[in-house]
Amino acid sequence: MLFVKNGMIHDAIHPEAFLADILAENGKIRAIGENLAVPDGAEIVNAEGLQVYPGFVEAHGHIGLDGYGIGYEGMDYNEMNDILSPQMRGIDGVKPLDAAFPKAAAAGVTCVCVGPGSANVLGGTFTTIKTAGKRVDDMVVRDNVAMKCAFGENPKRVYRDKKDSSRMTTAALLREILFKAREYMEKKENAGDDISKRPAFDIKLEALIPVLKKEIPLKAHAHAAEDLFTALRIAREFDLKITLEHVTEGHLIVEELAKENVPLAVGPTLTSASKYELRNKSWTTPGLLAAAGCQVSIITDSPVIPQEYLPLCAGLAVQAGMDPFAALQAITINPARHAGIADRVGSLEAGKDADIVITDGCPFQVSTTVKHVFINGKAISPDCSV
Ligand SMILES: O=C1C[C@@H](C(=O)O)NC(=O)N1
Repeated sequence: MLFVKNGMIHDAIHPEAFLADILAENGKIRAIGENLAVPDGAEIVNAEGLQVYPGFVEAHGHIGLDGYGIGYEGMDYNEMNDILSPQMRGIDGVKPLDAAFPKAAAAGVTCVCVGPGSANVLGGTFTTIKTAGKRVDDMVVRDNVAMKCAFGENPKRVYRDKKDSSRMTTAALLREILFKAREYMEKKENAGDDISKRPAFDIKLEALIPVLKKEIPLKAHAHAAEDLFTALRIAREFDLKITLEHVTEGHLIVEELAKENVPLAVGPTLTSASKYELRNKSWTTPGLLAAAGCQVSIITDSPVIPQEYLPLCAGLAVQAGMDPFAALQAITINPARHAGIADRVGSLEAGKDADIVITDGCPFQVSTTVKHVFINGKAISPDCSV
């Protein structure tokens, strides 16, 4: 049992912080309130004068699929030979012992949604994992939470001499496989128990059934305004759920995105504009979209920005005008909602996982020190060498 005593609670649900205790048992938050009774044998953490947050959550990254300080041998986030690879699963690329995980956890980033990169038009599924553990299966919060697809420069660049030399091609390839998957799904359903009528098993089309059934969203990589609109157009054509990832030109099309009511993961902004589609990168983007009523998450796209700088990115968005509470939500409850795991993480509420970060100040400021991090109620040492 864990008892966090008398901390200033920022639960990511209520804009105002409040003084309270937190009781956690078996990895879950049991109660949050004033003057809770301390159960016998509980590990007591005195949080007086300290700030208490839910563990920070990344909505979109590749930590663990890209080996820290390794080159090709550690690169496991992009299949580069097959532009339509929906059958890939991010979980199979994760290296839990990678050195990036303890750094992330020590900084308070306790849960990440990770998966394939953007080389392919369809890249495979994302998984959600905690940032501590030895075996990925034990770190999973929920697997196969979204299907990665990519628009814009990346697939066009990677496959330029092979399969994809224009934005039209990207869209056409995606439409073609979605049509095939829909036909495959309908045939399979119509066949019922009659095996002779079932279509021959196709692992790619099979992987797209949860997308067509709206069980998981298309996780659509798009930076430029026109690519964001193409993603939305195709999602509408096939009646799919969609989340928009990167949204670099979001501040140029705020009113349009606000009408769409789709989750937005904005970033990585703490990098230079290394390619044409990033030229309008701005720290104002998350704040403007949040102020217009969009559900905004801020992302590092780790390792593009090291995972531990997620709170710093929120701070830079605040410096550019984002409301501080919206920025806190953008690295806690909103990414949890974005990834479909808000029943488990993203806020301090009874019944949720005991992922708790205790600091001596606002986590957006570089002078702030993370004092304690708990994942599933277990202490993570703030020492990166663990
Ligand atoms: O800003 C970004 C996003 C990402 C991409 O390629 O889209 N990769 C990068 O290196 N920088």
